[in-house]
Amino acid sequence: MSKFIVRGGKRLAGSVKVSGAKNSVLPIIAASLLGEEGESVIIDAPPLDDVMTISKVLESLGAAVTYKDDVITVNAENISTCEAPYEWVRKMRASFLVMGPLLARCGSTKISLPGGCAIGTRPIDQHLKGFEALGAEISLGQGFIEAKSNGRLRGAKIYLDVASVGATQNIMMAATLAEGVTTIENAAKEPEIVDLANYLNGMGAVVRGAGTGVIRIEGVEKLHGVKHHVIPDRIEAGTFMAAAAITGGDVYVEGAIADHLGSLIAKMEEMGVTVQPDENGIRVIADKPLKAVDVKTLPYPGFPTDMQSQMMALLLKSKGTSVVTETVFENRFMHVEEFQLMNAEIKIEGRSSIVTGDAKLTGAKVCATDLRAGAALIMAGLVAEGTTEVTGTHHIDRGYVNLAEKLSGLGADIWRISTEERSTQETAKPAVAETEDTKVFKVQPSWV
Ligand SMILES: CC(=O)N[C@H]1[C@@H](OP(=O)(O)OP(=O)(O)OC[C@H]2O[C@@H](n3ccc(=O)[nH]c3=O)[C@H](O)[C@@H]2O)O[C@H](CO)[C@@H](O)[C@@H]1O
Ligand SMILES: C=C(OP(=O)(O)O)C(=O)O
Repeated sequence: MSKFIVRGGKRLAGSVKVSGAKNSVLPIIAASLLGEEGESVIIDAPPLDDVMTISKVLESLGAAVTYKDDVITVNAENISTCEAPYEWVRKMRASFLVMGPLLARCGSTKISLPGGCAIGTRPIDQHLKGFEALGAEISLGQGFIEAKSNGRLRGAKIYLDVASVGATQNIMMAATLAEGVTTIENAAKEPEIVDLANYLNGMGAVVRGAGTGVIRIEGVEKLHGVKHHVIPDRIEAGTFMAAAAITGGDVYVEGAIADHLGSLIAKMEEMGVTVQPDENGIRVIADKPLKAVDVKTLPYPGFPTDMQSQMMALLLKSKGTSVVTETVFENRFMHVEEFQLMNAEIKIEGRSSIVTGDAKLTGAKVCATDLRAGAALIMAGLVAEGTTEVTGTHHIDRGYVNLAEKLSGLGADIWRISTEERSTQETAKPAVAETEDTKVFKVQPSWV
């Protein structure tokens, strides 16, 4: 058990570097299973717990995976089984992304159901509908899904009822080895879809139209390993941009790609923040009082649901009342209760939250209910009076590399402690005296 301790009141300034995108690297590692020849080298792979989990899934299937200095190598020439074990799949929803590659490569696969999570039920009907259209027979039972195809998958036209990121990726991967052409209509358009398509094309696939609503995949006989650079994490970048703004700071977010952050930049500018993108990153200057704005989450290029809680933190410190509407997930307001513990005034009305600005936030003991909620609570802690303690750090470790270190590099008063471990590896200078039962916790995940 560990927690972040944040003491409010410090203005963020300086430069911070964004890591590789979690939501790109996970499908890319899964797609490596399609490589029947050679090794894939995946550069800028962030050392996150989720990356470890998907790597373990691949290892359990017989692939050889190594990780060193943000580079992952995967050799999937010899897969020993096409059944993904429960113990790793249950840990993370994105593990389900191995289903498409395994079905394409082996002709059959069995994988445990990924289940729902704190932010919503997260069904997989669109993934399964796509596999069925490609000729697979699907059966469900005892917490497992089996998919079998009679010979090679066959290209098909698939219309997605929702522009699901995961379903688009899973179907795209399965279709790379299918016979004939597959088109995915109402496909998701996220930058991570484009990154996956680029990776697949590097492996020898023929994927066109990624980033638009219609993706066309021409099936090929075989794929091979390739070297690939993962795109920078737009949500991590957005989190630092919002953190800079909430503290009235001046921060350069190195590696942030403005094209991937259009909706956030537009909203921050509407709030009165100066956002200056250049070819290497984005500078954020917040030297005026923030104005309230309304925000509605939507599939890309709309405002990302993965930035909703961080945006809510920012709106708490703006002048006026804002309405935040969540349309992507049905239960992604769990952080509201935690903000309320910090003296925030927020009312939930259906899928919207009414946020009263100019909040006099006070430090409290709060819990990260999901990954982004954790980041948002830390942001609130940066401007709260007194000390905030954020537990539920395992959620934050899924998606942020060295968050406390990066924020303290910008001047934040934040550190991490463990009440159980006795690690002495310091990552941030403790701003309070260590006691017998609080020791500075190592930030690097244990598997690196
Ligand atoms: C690892 C990864 O990349 N995770 C991201 C991915 O998750 P993920 O790929 O799981 O999200 P989806 O785009 O699939 O989900 C969007 C919506 O579609 C619904 N849905 C999805 C699939 C399906 O078969 N049926 C269905 O109804 C979901 O319940 C949700 O309401 O996109 C989300 C939406 O941008 C982000 O919040 C996650 O960070
Ligand atoms: C919801 C998220 O991720 P996942 O889909 O992996 O749960 C996220 O990154 O905010």
